[in-house]
Amino acid sequence: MSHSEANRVRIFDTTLRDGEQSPGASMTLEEKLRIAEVLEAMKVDVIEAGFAIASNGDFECVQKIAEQIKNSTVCSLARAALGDIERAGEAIKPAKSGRIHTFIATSPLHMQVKLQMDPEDVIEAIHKSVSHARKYTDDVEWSAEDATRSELPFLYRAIETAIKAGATTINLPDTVGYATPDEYMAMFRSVIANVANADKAIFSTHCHNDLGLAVANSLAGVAGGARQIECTINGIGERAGNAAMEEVVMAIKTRGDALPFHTRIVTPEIMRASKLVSTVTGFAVQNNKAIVGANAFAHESGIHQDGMLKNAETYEIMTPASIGLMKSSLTMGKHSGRHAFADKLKDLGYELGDNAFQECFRRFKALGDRKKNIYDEDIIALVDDEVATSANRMQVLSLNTYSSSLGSAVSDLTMTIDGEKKKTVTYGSGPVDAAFVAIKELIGFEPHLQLFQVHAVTHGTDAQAECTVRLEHEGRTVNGQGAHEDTVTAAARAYVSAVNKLLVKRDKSAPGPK
Ligand SMILES: CC(=O)SCCNC(=O)CCNC(=O)[C@H](O)C(C)(C)COP(=O)(O)OP(=O)(O)OC[C@H]1O[C@@H](n2cnc3c(N)ncnc32)[C@H](O)[C@@H]1OP(=O)(O)O
Ligand SMILES: CC(C)C(=O)C(=O)O
Ligand SMILES: [Mg+2]
Repeated sequence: MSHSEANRVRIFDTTLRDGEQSPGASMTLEEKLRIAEVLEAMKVDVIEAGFAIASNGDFECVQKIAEQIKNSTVCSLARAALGDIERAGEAIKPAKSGRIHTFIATSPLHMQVKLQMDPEDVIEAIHKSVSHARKYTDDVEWSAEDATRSELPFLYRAIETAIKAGATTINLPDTVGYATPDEYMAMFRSVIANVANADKAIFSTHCHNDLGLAVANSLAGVAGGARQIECTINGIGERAGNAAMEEVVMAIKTRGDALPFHTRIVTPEIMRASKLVSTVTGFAVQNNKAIVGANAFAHESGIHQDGMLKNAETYEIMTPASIGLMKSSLTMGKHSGRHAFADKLKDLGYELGDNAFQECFRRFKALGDRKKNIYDEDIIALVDDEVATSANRMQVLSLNTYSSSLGSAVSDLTMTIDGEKKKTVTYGSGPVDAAFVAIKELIGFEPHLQLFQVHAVTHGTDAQAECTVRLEHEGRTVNGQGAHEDTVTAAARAYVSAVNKLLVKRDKSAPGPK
């Protein structure tokens, strides 16, 4: 990657202008200021703070941001209308470095139908608007709205007019997200080759995502000679949005071999900016969104998790730290394998023998088949339950219960008692009662139930249940715990766990075979 000035790509962030044009994304002055501060900390080259003529509120936002931001250029949008330009000029006045961004459409459709202007009148409007903007600042950007559906010879004339009138940045937007990367690259190449004094301006991309090509097109535009990318945090913007800043910046940073360019963006600020914009706008970032989505650095498959544990480069092309994330996550689920499960147990502080590990892994997989999200709490409950019961004389092997709101419940229980399998079918007033009746029948004595408690290990209806049972027998009181995704099985396991403790207590007070 070459770090020459010629290969530097300026990042023009329009989250506060085009981003705010997303239906429902309106932001208050305070919110815009907070975002502008993060953009400045990221070293964004230009912050488009709003469209000053749009409203008094927009004017005030541009003005306040212009007052407060010192290390990025602050810009306001303006139509090719003198009133718009005056308002923009006034709003950016306090800025250490201020830009006016004026635009007019150049495609036949927009000129005829929307502007209802002859092409010659559009050329005159370009001249007037850019010249007028230069009275307020030397930094004037001119955009050919709908450039990608414009006729090239007319586009050349329009750009030449803008440069002659003093525009220092020429933006060629793909306003409706219509271009393909090859076409967009070719447009920049043709323009730069055919426009007089093209070297006097920086060319800029501005891509919309109607066909999901905004980032690819922006990068193609740079390959075609553009050296400014207009983009937004999280890709928010009109309709399907704009090119996502985090994606273009990380593509350039990560693929310097294929894209020999650089930006000055402080990429570890990306996550903070993404979260702030999402919070302020109320637009959730989709889980699989590149760079900033919740799953962008998360791995659930056993084969990937194994690779990650051996060397993160097997499945990650950039480090989480490079975008401001603490670390990648290995999400535990039904696709996880033994390597990741062992690593998770180590993280949680468990050291299991081989048999216990294999049994816990079997139960973990079974849980994964039934439960969408497996949290650390699920694994802790499962392993604690396994560790607590594996050495016990009595264990629940299987339990089926049938209950109805109309009558009693039936329990079909199989247990091992001192290595011997025993089975019974019993009735009770409800499924838990039926299970407890069955246990008492198989163990051959009747402890007194003092307490029965259930709580969910995590949230959701598929959460594991964790049960506590307190039993009293012959003056001895014990608590037993059990966890399972089936609440009645968790209750039975808790009951049997308490029974085992009673047996241990009885053995201790009266040693000898029982
Ligand atoms: C591709 C883009 O993102 S462009 C930016 C889009 N953003 C916005 O529009 C958000 C802010 N906009 C607004 O607040 C309002 O639209 C305003 C204040 C700019 C204008 O409001 P109004 O005067 O009520 O006009 P309205 O929005 O209904 O229509 C737009 C007018 O601007 C004209 N116009 C559109 N683009 C331009 C341009 N670049 N230069 C000059 N005139 C233009 C239209 O032809 C139309 O003119 P008409 O009234 O003579 O028919
Ligand atoms: C105002 C211009 C730059 C724009 O947002 C577009 O064409 O999409
Ligand atoms: Mg736009």
